[in-house]
Amino acid sequence: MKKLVDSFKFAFQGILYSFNTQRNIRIHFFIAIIVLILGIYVRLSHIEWILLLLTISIVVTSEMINTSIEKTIDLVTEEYKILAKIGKDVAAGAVLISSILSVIIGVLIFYNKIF
Ligand SMILES: Nc1ncnc2c1ncn2[C@@H]1O[C@H](COP(=O)(O)OP(=O)(O)OP(=O)(O)O)[C@@H](O)[C@H]1O
Repeated sequence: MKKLVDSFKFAFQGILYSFNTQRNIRIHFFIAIIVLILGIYVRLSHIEWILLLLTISIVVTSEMINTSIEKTIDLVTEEYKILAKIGKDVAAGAVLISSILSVIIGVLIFYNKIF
């Protein structure tokens, strides 16, 4: 039981660290809250809520994995290494793809509700 509580505690420490140190994650959380409030306001359907929550979780998760990869690479080397660059750039690319697609999904969900 203590092991389970500890693993939750460490996971929350990871969430707090990401939130406190990564500006992009704070921006994503802020946008997610706005979108969730808007979702209540326009009365999204069951399936629209599922898609919206999935989209938010993919964006936040990709940001946090990106942070984790950046920190791990910084731990391994502080020198300029092409593999370090590839590792960080690919992780950043994943964040960019999920962010762009989340905007498209947001527009698809909300456009008809608002206009
Ligand atoms: N050790 C390294 N070797 C080669 N290129 C690196 C290295 N560290 C960083 N880079 C390059 O610099 C870019 C920015 O890296 P950095 O670690 O500053 O992350 P960041 O995108 O600024 O994120 P954050 O501001 O959240 O730390 C990387 O995407 C990569 O192209």
